[in-house]
Amino acid sequence: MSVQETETEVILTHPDNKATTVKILKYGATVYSWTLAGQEQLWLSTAAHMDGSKPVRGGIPLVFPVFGKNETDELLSKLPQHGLARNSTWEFLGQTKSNPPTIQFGLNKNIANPEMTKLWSEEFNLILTIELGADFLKTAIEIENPSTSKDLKFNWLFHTYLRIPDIEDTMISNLVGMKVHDKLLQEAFIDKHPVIQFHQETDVVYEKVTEERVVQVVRQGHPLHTVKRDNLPDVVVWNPWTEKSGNMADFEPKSGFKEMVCIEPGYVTDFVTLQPGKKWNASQILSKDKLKYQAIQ
Ligand SMILES: O=P(O)(O)OC[C@H]1O[C@H](O)[C@H](O)[C@@H](O)[C@@H]1O
Repeated sequence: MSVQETETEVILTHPDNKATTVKILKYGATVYSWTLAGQEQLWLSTAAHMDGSKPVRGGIPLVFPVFGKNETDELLSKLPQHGLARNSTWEFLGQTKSNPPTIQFGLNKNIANPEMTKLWSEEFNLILTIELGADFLKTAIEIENPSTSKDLKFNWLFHTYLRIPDIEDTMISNLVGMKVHDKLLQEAFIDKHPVIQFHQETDVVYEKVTEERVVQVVRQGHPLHTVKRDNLPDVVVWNPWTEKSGNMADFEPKSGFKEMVCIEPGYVTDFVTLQPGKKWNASQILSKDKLKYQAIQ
């Protein structure tokens, strides 16, 4: 049975390998586990709220319609950090393909978290498609503006928590030469470092990274994860390190920052402005590719 649904979640199992699975909580349509041949690829806090009481700390939370906390936009500034997609219960729409197993979830204003839609009352239709390949996981989003008169203005981001053995000997490649906004230093510059390494809290947004750049998480010369993007020009790299993870009640174990890194493909430097009746599509593909060190174009 490649698709199992319960009241709160959906589980996909790959037909060629029962140990290749993906588990999605209907709350936030949050992928919280992806195993490849029995190996978990995502990080999930042991204190993550799995009961819909708050966004899941780990897996792939969905960020819409705003990344971060907006202070300037009249409508978006009313929403909490990262918006309403990750704290609304999505509708399971069913299976669209049996191999690779592919399913869809939907969210719109009528079923979204009412605490949120009373703050931000724009019309929207979201369809999330999750495809479990034999050696990849694809998450794709389609955003429709059903309004007949108003533009829809939004950010989108996949807030992906990747599992790693040890942050201190992990590096991120193929972002060299890109403009980066360091949210902690509050400054922007061209990153000339050949790779990103981690020695402290890291919270950076690589802007307009060409899609040819495959972001790789590399340890001791071996690529642990490869992230490919379609229509998601920005890449956030985040690790909370000791103090920040110490201050997050739902981040456990406190040493967990050593075993995770967030690589977050998104459209966050600017807003998408979607005209009435139009649709916008984007996706990420997580896979285990061979090492691919890309020169600066
Ligand atoms: O705690 P959350 O609302 O899930 O946000 C967790 C993190 O998300 C992104 O990575 C942001 O760049 C960080 O600034 C933020 O701390």
